[in-house]
Amino acid sequence: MLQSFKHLFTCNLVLSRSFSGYVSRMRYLMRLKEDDEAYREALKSGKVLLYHKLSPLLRKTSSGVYKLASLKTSDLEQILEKVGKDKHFVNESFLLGCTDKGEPQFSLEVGDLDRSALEKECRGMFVDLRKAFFMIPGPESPLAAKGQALLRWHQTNCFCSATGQPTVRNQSGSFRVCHSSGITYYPKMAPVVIVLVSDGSRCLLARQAMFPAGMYSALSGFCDMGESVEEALHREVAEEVGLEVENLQYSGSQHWPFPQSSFMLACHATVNPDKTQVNIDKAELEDARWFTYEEITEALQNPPRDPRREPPVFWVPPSYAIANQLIQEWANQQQLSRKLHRLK
Ligand SMILES: NC(=O)c1ccc[n+]([C@@H]2O[C@H](COP(=O)([O-])OP(=O)(O)OC[C@H]3O[C@@H](n4cnc5c(N)ncnc54)[C@H](O)[C@@H]3O)[C@@H](O)[C@H]2O)c1
Ligand SMILES: [Mg+2]
Repeated sequence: MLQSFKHLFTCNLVLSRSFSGYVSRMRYLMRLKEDDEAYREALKSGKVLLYHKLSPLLRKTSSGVYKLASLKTSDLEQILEKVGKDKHFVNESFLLGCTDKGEPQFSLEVGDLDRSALEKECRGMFVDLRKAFFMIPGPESPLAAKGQALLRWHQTNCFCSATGQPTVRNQSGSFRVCHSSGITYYPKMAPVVIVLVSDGSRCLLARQAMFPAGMYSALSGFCDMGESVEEALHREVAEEVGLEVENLQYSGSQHWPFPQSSFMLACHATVNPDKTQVNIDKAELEDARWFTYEEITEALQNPPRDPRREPPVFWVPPSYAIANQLIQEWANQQQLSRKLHRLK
């Protein structure tokens, strides 16, 4: 039986060579999740992202730009030995994905090791992920987020919620099992709706007291059990600002690593321009305000470099956040309708 499965698998791999690069990469990752031997081989030739207490390791390039540091496994083994850790610790890494060239990528938490010794050996620094989003190139952000989210999920799912017994990871880290109850746990994301509400000429943004000073974002909220996206959107807007929305339009989705991995579902919506009076739920929000097109374009065109040092009066989330995408789309739509209006 095992033999025939192996045969099928080999046939699949041969077939996959004729697939597009994308399909081949996905099939390769699928295999690494399930085949421990293939995983160990891949780890030998792959690259590992390091996290110290969930902060990713960044390196400054010669051009002064910060990037995620990904270390060759062989280099990492040497570094581990230099800071007094067994090189086999690298086998604790989790599979993240692979590059366009098919190079496998992994993440490893090194929070038990000396931070400054590691930073010196790796020629980099561990940076809080929220801050790192302002420093690294946009395309690297999803990988940095996924690496942190996966590590956090494993750290917080070490025990079975039915038996209290320890759970055991599979080699790639794609799930954990409790051998006592037989329950398999897979990494989870909590669905969250996020909506940019417009009254036709202005958009509604809000801030929570915990946001950095001056930052306003689109309204958001966790979906309740049993709710559809539409129901969650209507409820969240009603709860947080006391408005009834209509014309929901899906925009996109995003994995967001905070607080414990959210799956953001982003939409646009409108309100009747005669019913725009907000009634803020002060337990949830510190403020909610209507912003004009001019205020929004100013905020989009001048994002703060380091908002924690010099917070501007009003700014919007960084380009990686899906809230920024919604705000950008709204501004583009406004610009277009203003042009059309002038042509009339
Ligand atoms: N990527 C983005 O652009 C973006 C923008 C805005 C918000 N977000 C994320 O969306 C998430 C939710 O937004 P919100 O804070 O407005 O939600 P919310 O309005 O539902 O309020 C949060 C409260 O909901 C409760 N809650 C219910 N289910 C929860 C769950 N599964 N996990 C945690 N708390 C739960 C808690 O009491 C919590 O304090 C935030 O964690 C935030 O990081 C992302
Ligand atoms: Mg909310």
